[in-house]
Amino acid sequence: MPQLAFAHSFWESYDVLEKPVRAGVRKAMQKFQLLTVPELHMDKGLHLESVENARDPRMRTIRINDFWRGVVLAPDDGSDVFLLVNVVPHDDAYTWAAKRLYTTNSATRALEVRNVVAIEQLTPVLEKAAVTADSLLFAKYSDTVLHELGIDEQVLRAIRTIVDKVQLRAFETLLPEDQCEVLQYLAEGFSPEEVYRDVVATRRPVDAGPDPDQSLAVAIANTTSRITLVTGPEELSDILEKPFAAWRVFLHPSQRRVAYRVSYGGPVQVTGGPGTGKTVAALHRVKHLLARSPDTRVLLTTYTNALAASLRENLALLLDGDDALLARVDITTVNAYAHGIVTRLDGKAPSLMGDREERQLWQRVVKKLGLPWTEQFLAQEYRHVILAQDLRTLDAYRAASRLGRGSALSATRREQLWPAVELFESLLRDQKATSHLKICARAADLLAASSPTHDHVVVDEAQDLHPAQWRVLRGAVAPGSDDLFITGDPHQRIYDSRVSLRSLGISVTGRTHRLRINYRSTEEILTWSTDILSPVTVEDLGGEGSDTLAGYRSLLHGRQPQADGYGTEQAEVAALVERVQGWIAQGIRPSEIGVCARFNVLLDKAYDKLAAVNVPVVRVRDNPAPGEDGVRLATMHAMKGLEFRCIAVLGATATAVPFAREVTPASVDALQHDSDLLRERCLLFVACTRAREALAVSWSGTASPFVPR
Ligand SMILES: Nc1ncnc2c1ncn2[C@@H]1O[C@H](COP(=O)(O)OP(=O)(O)OP(=O)(O)O)[C@@H](O)[C@H]1O
Repeated sequence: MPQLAFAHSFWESYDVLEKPVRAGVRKAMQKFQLLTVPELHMDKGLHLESVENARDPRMRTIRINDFWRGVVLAPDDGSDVFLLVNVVPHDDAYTWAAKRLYTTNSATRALEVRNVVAIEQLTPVLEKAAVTADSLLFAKYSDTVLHELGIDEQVLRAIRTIVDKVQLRAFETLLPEDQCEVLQYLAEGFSPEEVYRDVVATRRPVDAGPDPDQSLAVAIANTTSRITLVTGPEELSDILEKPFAAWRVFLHPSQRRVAYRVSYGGPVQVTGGPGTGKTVAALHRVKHLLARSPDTRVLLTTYTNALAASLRENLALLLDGDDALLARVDITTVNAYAHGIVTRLDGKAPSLMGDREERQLWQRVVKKLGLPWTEQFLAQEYRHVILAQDLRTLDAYRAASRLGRGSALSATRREQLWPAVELFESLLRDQKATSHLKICARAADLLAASSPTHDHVVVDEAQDLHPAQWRVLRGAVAPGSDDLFITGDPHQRIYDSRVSLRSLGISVTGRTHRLRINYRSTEEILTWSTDILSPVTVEDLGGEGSDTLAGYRSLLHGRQPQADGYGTEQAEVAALVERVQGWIAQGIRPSEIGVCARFNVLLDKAYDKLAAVNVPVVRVRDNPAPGEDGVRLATMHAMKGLEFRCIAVLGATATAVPFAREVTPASVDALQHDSDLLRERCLLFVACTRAREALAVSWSGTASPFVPR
């Protein structure tokens, strides 16, 4: 019997097919498992036929129904693996298939596909233009170096003409995948040695001989990051019937390497720009940790309840709904975990004070003590110095470093300030209430005096955790191998918590990894959004230097983001309604559209206007079920961790982003001022990077200074 394999490109087309067409695909696939190779060729219904003028002689089409054709690569070397590469409307199938050529990469040994016809047509034109170019992108690399990285003759000739990264980007969809990735890394300034190590060596089979094995079956087996091989009928129906989530199967080698490393000697840190699959890596790590021993318990944390719910759903998908495995994972926010610890070990649930009440308490403190500081300054001192360093006495406060604060406080000033802290805490006690961070401090004390609750802790969205929350996580697991697996992106820090992980007993030295390929957004959305951050540097996750987005890129392409200003807010909202209707008319489901703004007031207006023209709308804060119809509306903060096919960012207006009230005046604290502005900038970055295919940013009046020109 032949075997069947599916290329990544197949899932992209299969996932958007109508149900009856999918049923047709399933029926056709079953034949591959029931019939012998000669029977397949003779089957009338399947109609396995060669493609006229195909550049790859192995190219075949099969009939799905009157309108749809499957494109298949059939072995011609005596091997028996058929590769399903695409499902395309009948008329396009032959042209699509005729232009594609599959080859084995000489370095990685994986199967790659190129648009051979387009490369042939473009190369002579580009060669003419290259003669007069001032410089060429790959001029400094010799043919030998490029060959060693797997670049073949046709690609070499083509890319010798490329002048810059923009031109390379335009070429990307035509190039064979592994070769394209090698070129992207080189274009970003990585050395050939680094590229060999990170791209080639991670894919190349350990037992690779001097020359590539030309068998299609071998190349397919070597392409685990882009091809799934199906071994039996059950597996086939399983993967065709479930909604296909590529991330469950196709991990990029850099993702697989971090998630499935057998063991780490201590805490691990995985960073990467938005959409690089950090959450995916965290979920796979949980799977790996569960598989290592039958009774390990894992704590998986994230930042919000909504994200915890989505982790739960995706982990169930990854673990095939295995309840015994799922029962060994606690998925929650750090705050909820700390609340649970305090409730259990103190014997009663703490009662929580909201942010607004907390601000009011600080106002009372300032009024009562007549101190020379604003309530904002005191609240920040309390959060960023006292709770961050867990200072419990005036002596400790006197001796503490205030590194990172923009105003000096002498010993006398600190003595003057400490009564404010004592008064604030006594007011909290009077009200029998406490704050999230105080609960965390209490939970960390309780954990230190009892024993860890879990064998492993996996932390997603780590960039916004406060030191008090890190202390809880440190206490949840005993220090040692595989204790903490931490994923986060400091470019998405929107709550201004800076930490030194090392000072909290979490040292990741020698165990840091970075993911660079964005799987969510198009390169156009990414380039535009990354420009929001180009004027600034961002402190890294562990507080030991700065982070960078170098080499961060996407393999997807699409339309340029739109950025439009309007005379009034009314006109802006009217344009939003038209845009959303336009997206829906293009076949995008309302639930695949996200609309966000800095404030709820503007979202309320958008809600009313969309509802008035019968566009279904729901608020993300109401926790709609994944399948619930309706355009999702959320504040920029609530967009963290989410993604949508289309995103409209409303109100990117100078008065809203940055929002002056949330920015400490430079006269009060210059460093805090800068860090507040950075936080507001990151907020716009987070909002824009939620978009997969389309991004529209708008404002009324003057644009936010953070919107790239
Ligand atoms: N190997 C993969 N193959 C296919 N899709 C992937 C892969 N890895 C991640 N994705 C998809 O890319 C998108 C982003 O992944 P994920 O949410 O894990 O990224 P992230 O780095 O956590 O993003 P953010 O920091 O913006 O929240 C998701 O839709 C995910 O399913």
